[in-house]
Amino acid sequence: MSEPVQAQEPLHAEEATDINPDVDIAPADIGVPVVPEGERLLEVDTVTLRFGGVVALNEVSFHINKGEILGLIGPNGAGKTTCFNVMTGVYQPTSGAVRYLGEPLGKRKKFEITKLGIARTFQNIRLFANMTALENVLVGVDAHHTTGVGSAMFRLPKHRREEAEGYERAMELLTFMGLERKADELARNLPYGDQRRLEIARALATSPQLLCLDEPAAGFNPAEKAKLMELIRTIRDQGYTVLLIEHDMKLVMGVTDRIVVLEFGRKIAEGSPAEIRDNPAVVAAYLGVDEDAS
Ligand SMILES: Nc1ncnc2c1ncn2[C@@H]1O[C@H](COP(=O)(O)OP(=O)(O)OP(=O)(O)O)[C@@H](O)[C@H]1O
Repeated sequence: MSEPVQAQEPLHAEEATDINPDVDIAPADIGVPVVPEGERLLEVDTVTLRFGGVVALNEVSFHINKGEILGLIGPNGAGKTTCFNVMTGVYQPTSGAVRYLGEPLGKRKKFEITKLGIARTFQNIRLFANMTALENVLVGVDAHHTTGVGSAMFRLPKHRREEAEGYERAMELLTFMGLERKADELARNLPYGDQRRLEIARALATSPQLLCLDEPAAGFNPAEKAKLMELIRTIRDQGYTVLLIEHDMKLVMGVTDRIVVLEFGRKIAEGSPAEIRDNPAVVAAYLGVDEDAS
């Protein structure tokens, strides 16, 4: 397997590919309880995380309801990515807890959290550059395969069935993203915007209940940002819950149901996009600084 390679942002972003929103990409049953719409899916409870003298997260609490699009915003260094990292098992909180499906994540490893249904993309794209688009998505599908090396070696029926279903789901995801004709292209040869969509497809392939997107619009032009908003809404409508870190205020305000604002590791506000827009602490900390920052 090739090593993940970080893609460079383009100097001139290309026009966005059209998605096929009617392709059914609803999450498959991965054997974890499905939270009813509107109920609490994940809770960050008084989480503090210190890196030596740096308090990256300082008693941060918020929750995510099933079926919503929650924005996590704040100036550079506010603690947004660290928050993602705590929720996906990269770091353990110094104190406090993250509860998912009512249970603390505890010391679970990244792959265990993926199996529970939390998936993420990265600020800098991390695809397997020397694998095809299809193979990249199949890596996500494989996260839930139950058959082992033995049944793969002997090509037992259950393994062949899992393989066929995995291929079908991967192709559906590529078609949904408008990438079906690029299935056999190496990830590194895809245009930047396609790589970003491919990374989301790979995350969706794990059938997450919670999809965490870390600055998915980085390097996008306005047309691509508009299409990304449509994509995020469609993903939610297909049965996913979305947590979005994004610097582009127009995108965040236009696509989220609720927003949590961090500054210097603390939560300074939480509310609807309209409430956040008018919150003086937020305006002072973030919006007032550079509303067009992206
Ligand atoms: N592994 C680490 N070791 C030490 N300090 C870290 C580490 N990761 C993050 N930090 C520090 O924690 C704080 C929060 O960083 P984080 O990357 O979470 O912020 P952010 O809101 O995601 O910023 P940006 O918008 O620039 O991505 C910063 O002061 C950062 O320097």
